[in-house]
Amino acid sequence: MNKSAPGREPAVRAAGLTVVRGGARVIDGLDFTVPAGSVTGLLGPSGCGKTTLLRAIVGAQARVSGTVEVLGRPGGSPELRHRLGYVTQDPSVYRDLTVRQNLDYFAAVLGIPRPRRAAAVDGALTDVDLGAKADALTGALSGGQRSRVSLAVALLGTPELLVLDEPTVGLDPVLRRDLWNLFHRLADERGTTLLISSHVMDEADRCHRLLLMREGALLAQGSPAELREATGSATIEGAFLRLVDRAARPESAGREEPERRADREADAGNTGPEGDTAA
Ligand SMILES: Nc1ncnc2c1ncn2[C@@H]1O[C@H](COP(=O)(O)OP(=O)(O)OP(=O)(O)O)[C@@H](O)[C@H]1O
Repeated sequence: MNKSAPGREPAVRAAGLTVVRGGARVIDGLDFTVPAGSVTGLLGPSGCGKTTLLRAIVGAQARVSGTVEVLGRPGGSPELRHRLGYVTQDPSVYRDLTVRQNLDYFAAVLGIPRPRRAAAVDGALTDVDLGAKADALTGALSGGQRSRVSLAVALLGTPELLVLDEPTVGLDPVLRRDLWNLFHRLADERGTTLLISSHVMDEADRCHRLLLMREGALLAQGSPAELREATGSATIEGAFLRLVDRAARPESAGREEPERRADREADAGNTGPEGDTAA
């Protein structure tokens, strides 16, 4: 199990978080937490606002209102720079440097003292299983390998919170599995909190906790088991669809947490996580 022990403050706590982009509210009053030491998935279809939300959390997004607290500090505080790692969708590494040169460069930028740099670089290369490519030109790597170089850069600073924007997109199933294993090792062995976005619902069961998002709003938050149980669905995709249907029903327009509501119409006989039997 992971180290999301009771008593640790949430790694992220947001209240009324709202972002306006291009004149539209693309994130609309979100309240949520990301437990410390958890692997939390941010799931939702393309364009629902996942990247914008991650940018708001790491302090890279303009026109944010409401509150977002990250590792106990206001989001965007300069002192968070060394405590969190953010990996964008497009790999942000230099193609004309080798993998090791990239990591050496970013280790220097991060202020890792020279005597510790080589060990930090080797450690990050091992973490992402790119040791064999250390001396390859980054521009000559596949897209998935380049993404792992970006991830290695983020790991150099041993961040307490790692924010990853669709890190497994386009990867083959073996690499995807290996990366998810790495994410869990980081949570289990180092107590790192990981917030990982994906539009692939079948990655949901790899997470301790999920934030399900659609059109700038949160449909639900909870563990995969809680969300499946609360909606009487066998899969997270099924749970997502049921939550979308419920949100569209006028009687469910209140503020009640969706995962705490029994699905009274669709799921006769189902018992929810709180023991409330559906009618
Ligand atoms: N630079 C921008 N200016 C104005 N609107 C933007 C800008 N970038 C994104 N948006 C809008 O904000 C909304 C959320 O986009 P965002 O990139 O956060 O979604 P996403 O869920 O991360 O999508 P994807 O999974 O495709 O990456 C979309 O409606 C998008 O059109």
